[in-house]
This record gives sequence, structure tokens and C-alpha cells, in this order.
Amino acid sequence: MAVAAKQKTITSAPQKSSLAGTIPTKKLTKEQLFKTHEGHIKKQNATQTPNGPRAVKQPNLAEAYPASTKSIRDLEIISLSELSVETHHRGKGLIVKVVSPPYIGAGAVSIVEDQWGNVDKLAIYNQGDSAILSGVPEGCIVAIKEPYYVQNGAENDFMICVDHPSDVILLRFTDSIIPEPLRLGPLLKSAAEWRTAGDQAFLERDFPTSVFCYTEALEGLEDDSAKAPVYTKRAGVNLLLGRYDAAKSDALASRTGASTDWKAYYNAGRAAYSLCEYAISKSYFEEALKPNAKGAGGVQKEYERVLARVKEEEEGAYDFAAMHASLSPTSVHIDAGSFLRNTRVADSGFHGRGLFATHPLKAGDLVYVEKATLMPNQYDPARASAALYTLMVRQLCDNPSLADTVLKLFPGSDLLDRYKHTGLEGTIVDGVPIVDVFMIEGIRTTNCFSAPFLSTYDDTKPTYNSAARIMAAKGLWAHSSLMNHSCVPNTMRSFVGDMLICRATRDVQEGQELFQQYVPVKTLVDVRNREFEEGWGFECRCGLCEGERKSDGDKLKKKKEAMLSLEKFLDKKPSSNGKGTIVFPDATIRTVDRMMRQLEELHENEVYEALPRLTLVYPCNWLVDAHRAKKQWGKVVKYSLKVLRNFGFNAVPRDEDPAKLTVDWDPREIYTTSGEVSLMAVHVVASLKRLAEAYAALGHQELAERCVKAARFGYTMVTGFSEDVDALGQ
Ligand SMILES: C[S@@+](CC[C@H](N)C(=O)[O-])C[C@H]1O[C@@H](n2cnc3c(N)ncnc32)[C@H](O)[C@@H]1O
Repeated sequence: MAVAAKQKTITSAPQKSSLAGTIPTKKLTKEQLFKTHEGHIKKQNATQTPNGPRAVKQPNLAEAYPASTKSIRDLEIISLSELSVETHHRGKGLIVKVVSPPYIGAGAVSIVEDQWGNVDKLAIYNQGDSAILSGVPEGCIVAIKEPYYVQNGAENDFMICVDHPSDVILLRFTDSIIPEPLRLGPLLKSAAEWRTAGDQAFLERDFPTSVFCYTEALEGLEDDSAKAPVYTKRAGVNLLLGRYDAAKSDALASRTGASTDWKAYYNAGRAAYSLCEYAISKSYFEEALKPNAKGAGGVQKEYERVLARVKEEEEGAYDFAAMHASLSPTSVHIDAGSFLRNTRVADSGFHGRGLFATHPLKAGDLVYVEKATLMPNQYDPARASAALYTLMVRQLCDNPSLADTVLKLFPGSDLLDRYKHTGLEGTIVDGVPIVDVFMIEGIRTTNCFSAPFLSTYDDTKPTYNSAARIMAAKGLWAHSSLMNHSCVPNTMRSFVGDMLICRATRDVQEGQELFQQYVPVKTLVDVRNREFEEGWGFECRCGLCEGERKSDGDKLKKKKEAMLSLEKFLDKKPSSNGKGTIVFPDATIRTVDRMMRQLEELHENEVYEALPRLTLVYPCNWLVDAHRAKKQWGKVVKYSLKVLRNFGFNAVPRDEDPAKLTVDWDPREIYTTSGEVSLMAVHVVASLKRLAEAYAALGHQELAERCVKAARFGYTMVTGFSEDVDALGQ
């Protein structure tokens, strides 16, 4: 089942070094530094696996410090010999030349030299593959803003540690800020030479270098008509690198007013499409299709594609079954737009902002459909979180416009309480957007969701193999993240690939706040609230939690004990008969029934009359299975109805004798007439299926069919699109 993911990442602060705040008197010599560095590189070359996943330095929020927001031009340049251990040198900067090839681990470690001949080690983390600095070529000159200096484990071994990608800037060779002793002067003489070098790097598929060379070429050109073809080339390479903001502005800069501009609009349209700016993309393709433009064939195809996206955004009409059929392990990103217009963002009485219905919605209706803002195709549970973190950092570096969407998300009160948020994250300084990795990590942990492998529909199938069941990708759905939590929510989310489908679980009025479950909720009020407190820093005040808090403290304790002993008993039963069939001895059934009744009695009527009784769901389901195995259909009806009631669906017949059942009960009504504290889950669908089977066996055919219809309807809420309740198995 898909759950929102929360991992506590604020751990206790690491112990301070005894040298903290001091300038080390003894450091490795230049020779020692080079010797150990060369040793590392040799080892790296011997053991390197070419396309293996790159290690990630996952940020520890206990060590959080803000990214520099200053320009290198506003900082006092200091020498490497002035660096103090475990100190953030605020107001200071370094300008150094890289004098070794990098050793690549979780970061890129190089040896650097300043203008006074001092050398030290520099570790650069969190650079995306599209950045030249992910490899830090020897000979380049870099500026490090407000450097942080640390002891590197061994005695006398120190290094400058750059966590925030925007704290290190690759300087152009002609930059006047480079001190004389480090100056090389321009490597190439003319714009034409840079352009050729860019072409060469492109042919060698070294795209970051190609962009760098085209940028140098553009700097050397004055004539707009000479610049245009270079902009076109750089737009193309930026498209390949996934740097869509830059690709779009390069494409637009390549316009000359001639009919060949169709190509510029075509490239701008493709870049905007990749940024999911479909309306903008559409307008560029329309320009490219104007009568005097020439690119009709390919552009027309792209134009039709973007029209489909715009329609999805406006109408919310999707072919979910076709989307599902298109999924494969290598293709989980769906080409579709987000449909969000049934919701709006407004202040919530619960916390900050929330999502609200813009008009009345019926149970089962689509509330919204959202394409992932970011979701890596990485379902391995050991790698999924790091993959999302890396993607967030990279995308915010490569496409600064994403900052508007991602950085507005709540980074968690625990981080905000102890971390000074500058508010400047995402703005461009020294040509790069300020990217604060600790802020990103706070946003990731507070807002990410888990999407099950391929789809929620697949995940509910019992035939789905167990290895696939634990697989889940972590992703960010920025709109969904604005929804607050309730244990008894009025919406339910499901996934088809990277599309999040949100459906109403009951009727919702215009202007009503929408809620979702952050995680499948624990049965006991104190246990689940501990999880919310530790994970998200809040105490839930939903109808169920507020209601259950009215329950007697002593009763709560007894409920916990009764539930634990019942679960312990059930975990030992049932046993197999040796042929793979589970047996349910009558004595065991009687014991479970007795224990469950005792637990039931601990639920005070005045508190639980209309509330879900979550502690009873598990034993009740067990009794359904036990009686079903014995074909005791009357009992199957009795306990299946109880399961529904235990989920808070009160609109079910109270008479437990199926023979006396009112035949005009419509189970579909449970979704609309059970009040505001019911809890929709796949088990509800399974119970309706069991009921249908039992009613049919008892000769109540019509009632059975109505139960099937209600199950199908419920399954659509659970899976987002499918009515195929047979997928749930027998
Ligand atoms: C993903 S954000 C939800 C959107 C958030 N309200 C905002 O303004 O951006 C999660 C945070 O919202 C708050 N929150 C969510 N549900 C809540 C609830 N039921 N009661 C109080 N706070 C809640 C918690 O602070 C939690 O860490």
C-alpha cells in the first residue's frame, strides 16, 4: 500500500573536534597531500564500476547550516592558511586553482592551491552530473563562498567541505576577480575557437563542457546574428542535459526575426513542455506553426501532444487503464498533465495552508490528479530516498524555476525551529541559483510520498510477488503536499506510475478542507499520535483522535493489553493442516470470539457509537476468514458487517441475522451516509466482496449483486481507476 514516507533525519549533533574554532598548527604537507590523493585515485581507477550508482552524501540535519547568499565579489578573500576548524567563515571567500584530478566518492575531492602557494583539500558534494564541478577538472579556478573547514578523520588531515552546490562557483578564465598569480589568461583566443571546442565536446558527448565552451563563445561575440546559431546549439545541448529553463531562454534568444525562427519556438516549446508548462509550450508551438514558418511536420505532432496535456489540465479526462497498460519497470513516468482545478490552496485551521474543495464533490469523484513534480525511477527501498534527494538537488540547480514550486513547501517545524531560513533560496547569485541542501532535505522528509511499484492497483493484488510489494519509489507531488492529515480523511490517494490520483471517499461540500492520511494509521490513538509528533511535529485533532481522547485512560490501557494478547494469540494461529490449507479449529474460533467480545466491551458506547474501532478490525477479519473456510455464511455476514462498522461505516444493517435482513439495503450508501469519521481502505472492499459471496450462498442474490457494485465502486477509490475486484483474489 502506498504511504507517505517519513524518516527522521535530525539526529543528535556530532561531537565537536578539540580543534574546533582554531587554525591547525600542523597540517599534512603538500607532498603528503599529493601522495595520499594519488593513492586514492589509483585505488579508484582499479575498482571503478563505470555505470554504477554514484554514492550520495545524505545531509545530516543536525549539522544544518545555510547556504551562502552573498556574491563572491562581496566577500573578503582569505588564504587557505587562515581557515579554522569546524568554522563557517561567514563574510569570507576563497579563490583557488584545482591542481589535481578529482577522486570521486560521495563527493569530488581535489587538491587546490591559493595565490600564496598554500595547498589544501577540497571536497565538493551534491553537484549534478550536468555540472562541470561534479568532476572538477584540473586547472579550473573556483571560488568557495563562506567556506566550512573540517577535520577529516585522521590526525593533521583537514579539508574544505562544500555541501551546498551554490557555495562553489566555477570562474571563467577571464574573470577579473581571479588574482594575478592564478591567472592563465584565456585558453582559446577567439569566439570561433570556443565554438569549435563546444562542437568537439558535443561530439565527444561531454555536454557540460560543450555548454561551457558555447558560453565562452557567446561572451566573445558582439553581433546578434552571429550569436543566434550559438544560442541554438546551446539550447540543443541544454535540452539534452535536462536544463530546460536555460534551453528555453537560449531558444528564445536565438530568434532573429526571420522565418527560420520556427526552430527557436519549437525548441522553446519542447523545453516548456518538459517543465510541464503546457499552456506556454502550446503558445510556442503555435508560433512555430504560423504560415511563414517551415517546421510543420514535427511541430504539428508536438502541438497535438501539448493540446492533449492542456485538455487534461482543464477537464481531468484521463484514460487510466491505458496509462496503466503503458507501465513497465523502465517506464513509470506518464506523459500526462495535472488536473487540479477542483481544489484551491487556503489557510487551514489545522496548520498553515491546506487544500479546499472549489465545488461540491461526490464520493468517488476525482478530487485531483497530479503528475509527480519529481520522482526518480528507483524503487529499491535502500536507495529510493537518496535518489529523490539527489534529483531534488540536481533539478533545483538545473532548473531554477522549480524553486517556486518546491521551496514553498513546508520543511518541517523541527528544522525551522533551529535553522535560520534566509528566504533567498532559489535566487540567482553569481550566475547560479542558491541551493540549500539542508532545506531540500527538510522538504523531502516532510513532503515526500511513496509510490508502490508500478501502481496501487498492482500493489493490492495478492498475486503480486512479495519482492515487488516492498518496492516503492519516493517522490514529490507539490500540490498534494499542501494537504493536511486526518486519520479519517475525506480523500484517498493512489498511484499509476508517477501519477497521483486523489478521489473523494465521501461527499464533500464546496469550501470544505480536504484531508489525506499521511501513513496508514496505527490502531491506538496514543501510538499513532506519537508517530505524527515524531515524524511531522503535530498532534492530530481529527474526529477519531479527538473522540478517542475522551475515552477513559484506564480503558485505553486495558484496550492496549487486550489487543496485544489477542494479536499474540492470533499470530500463533491459524495453523496449516500440512497440505497448505489453513485450519481453524472450533476451539480457537471460540477463544478469538470471546477475546474479541472482551475487547469490544472496552469500547465505551458513548465514545465509540459513531467512531471506527480500529483495534477490532484485525480479529474481526480473522473471524470472517475462519467462518468462510467452514462455509458458515451467516457468520461471514455477521463479521463482515462488523468489519465495515469497525471502519466507521455505520450505515450497515444492525440485525446480525441475515435471514431477517432488510432486502432493500443498498451497500453503496455506506460511502455517503456514514458521517465524517469513516475510514476507507482496501479491507472495506474485501469485506464487501465477502458479504457478496455469503449473501449469494444464502440465496440473497440481489443483495449480493449490490455488494459487488459497492465493492467495485470502493475499489475505484482505492486504486484510482479499476473496478476489477477479482484482482483482490479469493
Ligand atoms: C506536508 S505539510 C502539509 C501542508 C502544511 N499545512 C503547509 O502549510 O504547507 C505537513 C505539515 O503540516 C502540518 N500538519 C499536517 N496535518 C496536520 C494536522 N492534522 N494538524 C496539525 N498540523 C498538521 C504538520 O506541521 C506537518 O509537518
